[in-house]
Amino acid sequence: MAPVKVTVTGAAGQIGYALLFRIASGQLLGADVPVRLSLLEIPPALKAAEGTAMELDDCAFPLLKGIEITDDAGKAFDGANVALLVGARPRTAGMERGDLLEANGGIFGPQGAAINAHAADDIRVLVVGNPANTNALIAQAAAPDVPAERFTAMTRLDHNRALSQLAAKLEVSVTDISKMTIWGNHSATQYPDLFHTEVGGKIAAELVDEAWLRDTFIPTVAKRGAAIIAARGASSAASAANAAIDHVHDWVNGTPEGDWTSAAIPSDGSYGVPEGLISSFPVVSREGRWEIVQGLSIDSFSRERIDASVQELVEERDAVRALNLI
Ligand SMILES: NC(=O)C1=CN([C@@H]2O[C@H](COP(=O)(O)OP(=O)(O)OC[C@H]3O[C@@H](n4cnc5c(N)ncnc54)[C@H](O)[C@@H]3O)[C@@H](O)[C@H]2O)C=CC1
Ligand SMILES: O=C([O-])CC(=O)C(=O)O
Repeated sequence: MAPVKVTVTGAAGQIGYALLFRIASGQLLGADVPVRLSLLEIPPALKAAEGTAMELDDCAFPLLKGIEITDDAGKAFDGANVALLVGARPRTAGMERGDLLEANGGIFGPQGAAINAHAADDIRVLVVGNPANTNALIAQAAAPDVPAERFTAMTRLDHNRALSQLAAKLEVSVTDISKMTIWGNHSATQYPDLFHTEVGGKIAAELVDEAWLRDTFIPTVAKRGAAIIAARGASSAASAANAAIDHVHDWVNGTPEGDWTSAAIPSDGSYGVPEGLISSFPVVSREGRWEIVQGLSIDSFSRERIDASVQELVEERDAVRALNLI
């Protein structure tokens, strides 16, 4: 079997360090799928990326068939089958939202264009770097020849956080929980929805009191990233890498029967989310494609929260449009 080429941007960063070893060990695509890694970094971080590559060599992973390190996006994405866009411009003190979007446009636009020009026909893109949904939109807009559905953004970490918070509350295992959903943006406006989540055949929202759901569960999940930064002094890295592995693994290999997961994918207009926005939905993966789970009833409590997060995505899209980034 020909190795699958996996390109990781921001490879020398902290998520990269937690991610690359798991890809090389077979956890991204499967224990029988050989991989070639391509590490894209900016020039000051190339040396650190080389150090990580040395450590990857030192693991003697049977599935790892090669590593390339480059600061040239054209080379990095040449023939790529999977692209994990992790490197991004973080928000720094005094930076306005428009500045942040513009700085990231300067990264994700050219990377989208390089994917358009050089990637393999089956390219699948997961954007991790924040603001992930809108960065994915920018990359997608720069890649008109790649089917739009191949551009996705990560809300799987939020999904996993929600599973874990609920399991702790109900004193059950995460494996007892199915049909969790994160809606909207990977930001503090996201909406983790327990109204379709099942625990031992019952609906989770009926197993917890409304005050806990509203005042504890939703804000804890939505603000977990900030809580990790406050505790660790750095943003989530191993858990973010874990979620990236879960997202791509399920995209390629399918989601289990009877369950779904969450991913930010281009909207087809389902659930009133404007077409084209890259928003988180309940999704299944079948034959290598994400599909939005249809037919869920949305009550007014959920509607208000989905709409608020989607509105934020609309504003981000309008801002990058105004900057001519899409
Ligand atoms: N969607 C999600 O759930 C999560 C997203 N994140 C986001 O992931 C991103 C990366 O996080 P960390 O690895 O902790 O950051 P980091 O700062 O440790 O690493 C980022 C790396 O990206 C590189 N980089 C910057 N510009 C680049 C470019 N144009 N091309 C290639 N590489 C470039 C930097 O040199 C650095 O090595 C951040 O934007 C963070 O906010 C983090 C956690 C969860
Ligand atoms: O804000 C950040 O950089 C980290 C993040 O997205 C998260 O942990 O969900």
